[in-house]
Amino acid sequence: MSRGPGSYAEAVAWLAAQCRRLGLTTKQVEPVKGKPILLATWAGSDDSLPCLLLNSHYDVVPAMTECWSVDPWAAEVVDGRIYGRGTQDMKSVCVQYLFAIERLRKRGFVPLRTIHLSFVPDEEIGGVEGMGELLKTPEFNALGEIGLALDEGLSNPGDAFTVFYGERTPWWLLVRATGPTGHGSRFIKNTAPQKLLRFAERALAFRKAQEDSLGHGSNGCKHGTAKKLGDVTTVNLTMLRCGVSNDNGKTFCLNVIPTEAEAGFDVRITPDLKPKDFKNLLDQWCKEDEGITWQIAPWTRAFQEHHTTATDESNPWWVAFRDAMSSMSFDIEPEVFPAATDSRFLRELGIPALGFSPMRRCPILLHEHDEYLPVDVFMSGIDVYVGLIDALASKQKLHGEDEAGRKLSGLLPCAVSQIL
Ligand code: MET
Ligand SMILES: [Zn+2]
Ligand SMILES: [Zn+2]
Repeated sequence: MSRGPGSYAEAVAWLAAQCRRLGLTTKQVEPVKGKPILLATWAGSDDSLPCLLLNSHYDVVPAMTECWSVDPWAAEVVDGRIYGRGTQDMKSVCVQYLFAIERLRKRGFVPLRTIHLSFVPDEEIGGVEGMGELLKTPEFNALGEIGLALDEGLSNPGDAFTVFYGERTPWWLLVRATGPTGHGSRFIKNTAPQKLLRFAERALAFRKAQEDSLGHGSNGCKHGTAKKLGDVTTVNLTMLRCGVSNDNGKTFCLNVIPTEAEAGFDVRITPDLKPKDFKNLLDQWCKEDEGITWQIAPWTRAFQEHHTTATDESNPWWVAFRDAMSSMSFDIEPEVFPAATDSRFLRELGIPALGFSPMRRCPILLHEHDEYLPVDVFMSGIDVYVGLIDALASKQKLHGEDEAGRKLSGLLPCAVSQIL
């Protein structure tokens, strides 16, 4: 069984206590009632320089307890692995930031640049009332100019670390068809379910073509030649609803043609495809029949542009990150995040953001049953953050940052790749 909506206040209270124990100043903001956000700050010695933001989301997806071999909520260690919902996504990162800061403080490290931490809710349900709202608050503004934000990434099963500089933009769609009713024994033409299935066939043919291009060479690919999941667009049929019920969905009048049919799709648009072009495709698929329309699911927000963080010499923060990792002898593989993270809200504001969770030599298990993180991966991740935070927070004024620590992002590091 899944758990309920969870305990926002308890999670934030626990995190706030940990931050205060480390000597960080904390502030809670609640732009949406009942959905608190925790901000914690370690002031740098030069407050004129843009700061570092370490973001993590404190919510998790549900767990189907009956499908797990351990209690998903107990953080049990079995055979050197920490099992639990969120161990990879991204409770590990929440606490690794804190352990890394604790070590740096014990060591007497004083950051040159201010380090802020943000712990946000609701990432898993779209982030609109979490990071989306945080960015509109005066408290976020008061954090000052942000030079670089770090947010979640994915494990790399190999020896390198994956770093995400952009992501596919998620569109959650509802498609609705209407048509005539009639007796289920006849050949009624253009029924709502038929139209919906025709739409679904067109969408799934597009999906097949995208899937077939996976692993093949691509000129559009920013890094390497083989297309990865982040370089193609996925369309998945995730909801189907129609039928004339006798009793609120328990049984159906299977001899009556329903006049309405609805489908839901999870779409992830690669930065190689303009959202505008995908929108045109949807319009075209709808035009092939009468009485079929699509809309963005009203409880979600569909970004109309892709924003990516530059991964070349034009972005001194990229260079700083890359060099910090290389000085620790780590290889990094830049990629497009195949799903979505809160980074998209930050990049939209022009803030350079890198998706990075220090996990490697470990399968990608986010949202899966028996999600786990090996203890040694977790522990070495703290070392990685110690090195990274030390390097990034010690960066002297970078190319493009003027005396007043003015916005660097206007110069280049965040590129708008698609405009509707
Ligand atoms: C579309 S909101 C993002 C929720 C989740 N991180 C996902 O990618 O599915
Ligand atoms: Zn996540
Ligand atoms: Zn997730």
